[in-house]
Amino acid sequence: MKRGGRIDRARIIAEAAARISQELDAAAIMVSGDLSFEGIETGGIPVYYISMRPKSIIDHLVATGKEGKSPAKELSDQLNREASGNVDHLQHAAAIEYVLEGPKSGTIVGVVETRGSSSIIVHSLDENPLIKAMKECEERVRPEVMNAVLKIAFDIALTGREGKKIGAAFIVGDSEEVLKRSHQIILNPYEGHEEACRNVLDRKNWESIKEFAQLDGVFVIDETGIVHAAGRYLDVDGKNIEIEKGLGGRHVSAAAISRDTVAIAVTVSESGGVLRVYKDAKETICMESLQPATRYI
Ligand SMILES: Nc1ncnc2c1ncn2[C@@H]1O[C@H](COP(=O)(O)OP(=O)(O)OP(=O)(O)O)[C@@H](O)[C@H]1O
Repeated sequence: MKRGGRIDRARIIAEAAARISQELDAAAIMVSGDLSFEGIETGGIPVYYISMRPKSIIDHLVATGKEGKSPAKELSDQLNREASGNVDHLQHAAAIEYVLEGPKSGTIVGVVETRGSSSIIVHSLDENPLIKAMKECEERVRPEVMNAVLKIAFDIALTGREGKKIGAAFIVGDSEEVLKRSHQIILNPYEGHEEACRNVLDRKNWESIKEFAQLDGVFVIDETGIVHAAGRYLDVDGKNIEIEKGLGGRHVSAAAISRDTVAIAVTVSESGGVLRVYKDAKETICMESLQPATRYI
């Protein structure tokens, strides 16, 4: 197709993505970058605009390779890095939408635009490693509880509190054992309150949870979603815990309590707003806080 003598590349890409998604009966099209679907028939398949790929990853891609590499090898390495970065970005965005009422299963057709290139990616949500890890947590904690805690954690990671970044940790499930292995560092703000005011499944309680997230210590939540405590210090042995370098007491203790009990630990780091999930002492999820998608159709 030509427009003003120039091939309208963006439209060709969008039409191709729409065609592929219809032929595969995709659950959604997810677009990262500036690509319009106006006037393009998708057969009722929704189009989500996801956040752009973080610039740091793109910059990393264009870094030149080691000296002595042949130009062909250098180009193929760069393309591989770019492709895996795009897939990673789509997987992240799709997992966030999975938590936030987006498509739960099936195929996603992703279009990721970076500087000079456009990629169409066909992604299966059932094979998404982040979603798989979330489902594994749901074997121990009720799915709706896991979902509510992740939503609250994403919100804290993304917006902080009163413009200030904050960190937090939620220890979910096996609460009796978690309480045995911890103590209050401040008065427990949930002590003596009715269960209705302590349930994470009720959105009305989310504001106070986010408020208490500013306090030192962790939240202890049972598998049905009742918050038993906030401001709790975990008395755990952080030795032999292998977690990412640079992380401190919050993450070490979260990983350790997930080793000593069958609880799931969800953390938000104060420094980078990164959400992590620990299960059986291992980090099973690590996600940058991306802006939620906006749905176009
Ligand atoms: N054992 C623990 N139990 C509960 N909370 C803890 C524990 N250790 C540290 N914290 C909490 O974590 C906060 C941050 O500690 P630290 O900076 O060492 O952790 P971090 O893992 O680097 O977290 P962040 O990336 O959010 O800074 C402390 O102020 C404290 O509230």
